[in-house]
Amino acid sequence: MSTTVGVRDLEVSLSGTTIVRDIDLETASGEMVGLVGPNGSGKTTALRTLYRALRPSSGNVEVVGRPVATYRRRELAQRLAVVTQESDQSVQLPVQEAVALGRACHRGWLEPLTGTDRAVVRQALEQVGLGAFADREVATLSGGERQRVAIARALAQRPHVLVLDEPTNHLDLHHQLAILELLEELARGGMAVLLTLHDLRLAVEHCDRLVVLQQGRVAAQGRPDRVINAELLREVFGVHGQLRFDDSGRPRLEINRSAGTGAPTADARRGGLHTRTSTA
Ligand SMILES: Nc1ncnc2c1ncn2[C@@H]1O[C@H](COP(=O)(O)OP(=O)(O)OP(=O)(O)O)[C@@H](O)[C@H]1O
Repeated sequence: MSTTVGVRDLEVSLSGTTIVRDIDLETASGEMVGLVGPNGSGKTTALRTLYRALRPSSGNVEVVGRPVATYRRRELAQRLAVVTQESDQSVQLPVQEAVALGRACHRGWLEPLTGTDRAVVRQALEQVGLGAFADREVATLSGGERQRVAIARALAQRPHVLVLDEPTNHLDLHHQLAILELLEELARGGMAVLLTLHDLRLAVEHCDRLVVLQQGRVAAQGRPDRVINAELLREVFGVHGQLRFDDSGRPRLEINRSAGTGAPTADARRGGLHTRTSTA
């Protein structure tokens, strides 16, 4: 596995406030890494530096071996594809043309689509279960269907790294699982997948590694079974719960109840939870 995203000592300040600091994280080809944490912990802010939607105040962000700032836009799009919560929400195009926009980084200016481009688009549509929607206008689709169009467009870029901000938002249970299973399959195929997820249960069950953010810092990172425990659930997420394992050995998160109105303890708010890292 080779490192495809490397973030070191990342700090981002917005409107004079430091939002994230001391963030170190890596994603290698062939793994799916989940960025998790309570509301406002800085997940989206950290993620946005990877695709240059935000400029770090300090620190380094590398994508496929080069500082992200040194890429031309098109070069970066050949390596890293992004699905944000705003992607493709109201495009006035048929689905297949919207997905074909993902091929732009592989073609010359105004060059027509090649047979390969069309095959890649068809495959991306099939992968997200939208094969039958190719001719529908994106604007006529449901929120969940549009989300899948955005993912298909990112897949059409054939990137090394796929970055997704809350890809399961708007999706029903079936499609949440279908998308996460697809992302796992893409990771098994060699892609690096880095995503934010609110649903810690899904993150635990589907990600190879988790990076847990708390108050803009990394509280813990490593394999879900090494990182998630009763103390972290209580102090970072404000809930009582524990990790169990099913018959196949897959981790399952059991949440019993909220840890009270104060949620994270005063200690945790002051950054009292020590950074724990597991690379196993
Ligand atoms: N432009 C800005 N100026 C000041 N503060 C900001 C700005 N943008 C975001 N923030 C703050 O930064 C913090 C982190 O926001 P961010 O969206 O990164 O968190 P998140 O972990 O993705 O949250 P959520 O789970 O709610 O989506 C929040 O407290 C937010 O209010």
